[in-house]
Amino acid sequence: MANSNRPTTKIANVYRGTFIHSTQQTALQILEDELLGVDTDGKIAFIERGAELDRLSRTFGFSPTEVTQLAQHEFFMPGLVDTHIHAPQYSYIGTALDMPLLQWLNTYTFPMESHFKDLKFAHSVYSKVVKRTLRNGTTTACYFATIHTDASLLLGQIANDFGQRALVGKVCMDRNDSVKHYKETNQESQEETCRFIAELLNKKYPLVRPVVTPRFALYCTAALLGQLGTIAKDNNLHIQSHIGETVEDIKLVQELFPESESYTDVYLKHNLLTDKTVMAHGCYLSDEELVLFRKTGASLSHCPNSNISLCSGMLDVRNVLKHKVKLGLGTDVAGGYSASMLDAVRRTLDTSKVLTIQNPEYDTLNFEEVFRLATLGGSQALSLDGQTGNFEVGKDFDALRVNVAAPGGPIDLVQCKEPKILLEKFLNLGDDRNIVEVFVAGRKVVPFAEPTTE
Ligand SMILES: Nc1nc2[nH]cnc2c(=O)[nH]1
Ligand SMILES: [Zn+2]
Repeated sequence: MANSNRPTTKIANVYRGTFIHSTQQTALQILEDELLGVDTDGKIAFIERGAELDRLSRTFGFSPTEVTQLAQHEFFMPGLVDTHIHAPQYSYIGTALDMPLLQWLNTYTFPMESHFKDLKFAHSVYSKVVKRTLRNGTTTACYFATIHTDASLLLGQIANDFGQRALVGKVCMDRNDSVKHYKETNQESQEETCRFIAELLNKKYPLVRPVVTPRFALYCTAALLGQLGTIAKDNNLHIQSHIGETVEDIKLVQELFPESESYTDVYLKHNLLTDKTVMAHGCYLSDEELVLFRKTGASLSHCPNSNISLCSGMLDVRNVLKHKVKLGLGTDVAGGYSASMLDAVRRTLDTSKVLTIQNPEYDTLNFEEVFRLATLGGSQALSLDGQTGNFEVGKDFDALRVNVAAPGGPIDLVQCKEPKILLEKFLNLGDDRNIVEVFVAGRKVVPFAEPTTE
């Protein structure tokens, strides 16, 4: 795909070594002794065999001495895509996992989220979550914020400042009577959503976009759902929400929307199911509902840690893939107790194995497939696969430089050197100590550039 006569392409960096990524055709493509060039716009200019160094250096006008060579136990992989994370809930991550969803929301989540009216508090928590996720290799995050517009704008600013690619949603909910100080009227929700979108777009952050965010059907009136569908359509925006997470919320949604045939039908009727929609969970979707997802191009975010931690359910990923529904992985902090997408990979494999224990005929997911879900799959689920997700010429260079044998790290290598084994070990055993550098759109964002006060 590289155009070798591209005189205007200026190369900023060239890397040589092992590159591991997924494509539409193959879950795992391993390229050894490969050369990847990043242009001054942060895009991948070429990815070719190492033996082509001389020709590439002449064509693209760089010196072979400027090439960065990876070490023996290092490889590049695409950045991880977290398709569903609640930034404010980072404040109580790792705690409060002792009750089912609706009780959990009322007891812990809403009282905590109500504090994000305080911008100082919001700044402190949002800086921490952006830094923590970046350090753990999340180059793209799809965030829920809270109902507070200014704090949600602040989250966008912080993601931009640290260089994370982000979709940011001001949460909308006009049907929540459980918490005194954490609700909005229909008019507020609509007006503040419009203000949030206008102000965020006005900032012209290159990697941060607003996402229309009805919390879920249970906490929104039909009027608000319809209005948000219109706002998303008029502005061609992403949409995110929750669907079919627990048996209990499905039952209540059925009671609230008796004219709808299913939970999916509620969103469909309000123009909230588009090819830029990502819905979290979907543990209990019927095959008919999956067909609606497929037809509209809407996607699912699989959040296995949360599904287990809140005893919500288990998504049959194989069935979702069989229906050709776009699928990514999410941490769903703080229903999920880890902000790391490596944990989402492991919990996805665990859940698939539990389904296999229940039914030995089950077609268990393998680590290669889950690697694809965490990278390319996530970018497809967020309709960002034109920009990110794998190492294709023309896409942004969103990448992790992984050193499986990082000194002081969690992995002891005994004898294996094969890249596929190195990847498997990293996915199962690795952590941020193995992620030595993180790049988003060609910019090195980890280690952090500026000293911070956090
Ligand atoms: N897991 C989870 N499910 C939800 N459904 C509505 N809000 C939430 C939330 O914050 N977390
Ligand atoms: Zn969620």
